[in-house]
Amino acid sequence: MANKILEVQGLKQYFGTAKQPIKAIDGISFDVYEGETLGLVGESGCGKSTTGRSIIRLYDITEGQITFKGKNISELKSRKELMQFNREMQMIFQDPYASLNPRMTAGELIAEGFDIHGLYKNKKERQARIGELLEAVGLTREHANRYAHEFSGGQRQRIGIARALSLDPSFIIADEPISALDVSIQAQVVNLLKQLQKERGLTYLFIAHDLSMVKYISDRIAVMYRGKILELGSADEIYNNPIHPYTKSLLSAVPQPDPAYERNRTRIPYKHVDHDPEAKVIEARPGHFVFGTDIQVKEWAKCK
Ligand SMILES: Nc1ncnc2c1ncn2[C@@H]1O[C@H](COP(=O)(O)OP(=O)(O)OP(=O)(O)O)[C@@H](O)[C@H]1O
Repeated sequence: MANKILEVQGLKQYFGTAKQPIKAIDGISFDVYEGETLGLVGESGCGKSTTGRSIIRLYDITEGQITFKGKNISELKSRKELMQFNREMQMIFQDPYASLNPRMTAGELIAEGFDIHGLYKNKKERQARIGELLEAVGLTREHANRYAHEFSGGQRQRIGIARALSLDPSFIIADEPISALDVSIQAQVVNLLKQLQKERGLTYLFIAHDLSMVKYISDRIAVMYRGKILELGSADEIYNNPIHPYTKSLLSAVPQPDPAYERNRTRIPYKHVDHDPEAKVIEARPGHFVFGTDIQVKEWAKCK
């Protein structure tokens, strides 16, 4: 098995006040291995984005430990360490309309990161790097001088990806990178991400609100609900042998190309129940973890 590149242990992220905390993340633990894609799935408000943002240090975490390449990220303090971390870990955002300044050209947007880091002081080298990145994401060198508002949603997301790649990171957090795009474009962007991963040995944390597209990109999937991870396993296990009722409910919402299956598909509603105080993370099958009590997990595993 590959090395762990990221370890999240007992992460809590609370907002609000001490009296009325909003428990956006309420004690989650998971690892991400070098070169894999971990899908993080759950409905709106479950804490997915906050997880990504805490990992990339947009927030000081409330509790727990996040270790990236062997270093506790909360302990990175010096400018040099923070700059190095920033080079290694990048983010792709959901809305390519909101996240790119429409008054900047594609070239300026892509170069922003490496300009801050003072790379490519030579103008020719800088231009060459911009061109290389545009081509890497399926655009052309000629696109460098066009403004962000002149691009379609799919093309803008490609610029967002080129920006994320500009400092040669090893880890990318993709926060619902396809949710704002037309369905016809979504697969193209997923395929591009897969291809870039292969070429560059990237590791992804891929955040999504449903299980339909994550299947095509994730090696493993973590299912999140109300600030907790309820199930985590290989994509195959999650799709074919889901255990937690919430995962089963999410899966029942995924449309399938098979018309016979579709005719009979019924949405399984998830009825919220407070977690049993005895609930813990249980390895129900090798590498397949479920949050529940021993009795619950046994019961859930029995019913398909
Ligand atoms: N900066 C903040 N201040 C206060 N509350 C916040 C903040 N960020 C997130 N929250 C709250 O934390 C919870 C989790 O939010 P988060 O954005 O992580 O969920 P999400 O699963 O990514 O949802 P979405 O798919 O809608 O982005 C929500 O209740 C949200 O309102």
